[in-house]
Amino acid sequence: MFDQLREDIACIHERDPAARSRIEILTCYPGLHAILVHRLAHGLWRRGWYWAGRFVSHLGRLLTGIEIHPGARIGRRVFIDHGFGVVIGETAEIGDDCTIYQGVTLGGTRLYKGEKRHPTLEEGVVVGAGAQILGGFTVGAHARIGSNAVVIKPVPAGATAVGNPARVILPEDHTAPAPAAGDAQGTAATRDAGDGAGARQPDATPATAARRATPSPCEEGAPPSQSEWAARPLQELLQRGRQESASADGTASQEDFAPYGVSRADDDPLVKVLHELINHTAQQDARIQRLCSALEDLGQRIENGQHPLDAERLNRMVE
Ligand SMILES: CC(=O)SCCNC(=O)CCNC(=O)[C@H](O)C(C)(C)COP(=O)(O)OP(=O)(O)OC[C@H]1O[C@@H](n2cnc3c(N)ncnc32)[C@H](O)[C@@H]1OP(=O)(O)O
Ligand SMILES: N[C@@H](CO)C(=O)O
Repeated sequence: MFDQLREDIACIHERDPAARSRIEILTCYPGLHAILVHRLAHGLWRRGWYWAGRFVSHLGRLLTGIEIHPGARIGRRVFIDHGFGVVIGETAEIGDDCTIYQGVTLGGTRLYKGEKRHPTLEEGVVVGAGAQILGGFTVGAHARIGSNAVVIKPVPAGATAVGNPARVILPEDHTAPAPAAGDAQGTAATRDAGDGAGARQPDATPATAARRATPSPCEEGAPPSQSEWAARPLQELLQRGRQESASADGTASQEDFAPYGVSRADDDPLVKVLHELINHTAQQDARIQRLCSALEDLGQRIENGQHPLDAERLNRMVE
């Protein structure tokens, strides 16, 4: 228990430039107090003492202004900075080494009992002040959620999500295999504060969330790969989102209750049409480029002053 407290204090020291001493952290950090109270509340909850768990959690909220449902699963070295107004729902899971600022909600958009309604954060996720992450999907390891973002779809590992509704900015090496959603949930689930299994290596470095440099479609070898390059990441993202929605639902045929006007059942048809048009146009671009190259090989000179379509940028804009 004391080892865990020591690492809680050490991680705050590491991540908060404003922290000056251990005693200050121990006595003046509501985020630390909230985590300690949650461990007690969650222990009671897991033993089936639901009212007692709920009551302890309620006292924690009075003390800290941070509301964590006793059923939520929180990993090790999770730092809630400032914390006032943070709300963490019953089925939320937070992996090791996550950082959460004030005013964050890990919430739901549906009211079905017994299903996973709240998000899973994989390890090392940073959630900016005021961000709302709503739904039973996964935010991949080391993703960063901008302050005041409203996130309603899965975020891939290492990506940054900003805005309302949040747009996803993919990391540079977005082809690296991201942890599967199922793994993520399973892993986070075993990372209870109580057992601490699956702890991240202390020296693991967070993935950089540098944006993908947009390769020019005029680069060598671009024509055959351009449309794939433009379409694949997005399709994977959409596909993953749909799969997660379906598995989180378990009741795909049930009509979604959408208190915020947000349905997870499917993507906006207009957005789908726009993606198809953009990807189709990118494919046409690539074919025309190949035709031009073939004609040039035959000795025809083709004037081409037109910039090729930047499909990835357009696809991101409509998301
Ligand atoms: C008292 C206290 O200090 S409490 C602490 C409060 N601090 C926080 O909550 C920090 C939260 N961090 C953020 O919001 C950061 O801006 C991050 C994590 C999103 C930055 O992530 P990065 O990957 O470095 O993104 P970067 O700064 O390069 O910006 C990427 C794009 O997102 C935009 N952006 C960044 N933050 C936000 C935001 N919060 N909302 C909307 N757009 C944003 C940028 O303008 C940029 O847009 P562009 O691509 O159109 O130019
Ligand atoms: N505690 C962090 C954010 O407010 C800092 O001082 O920078």
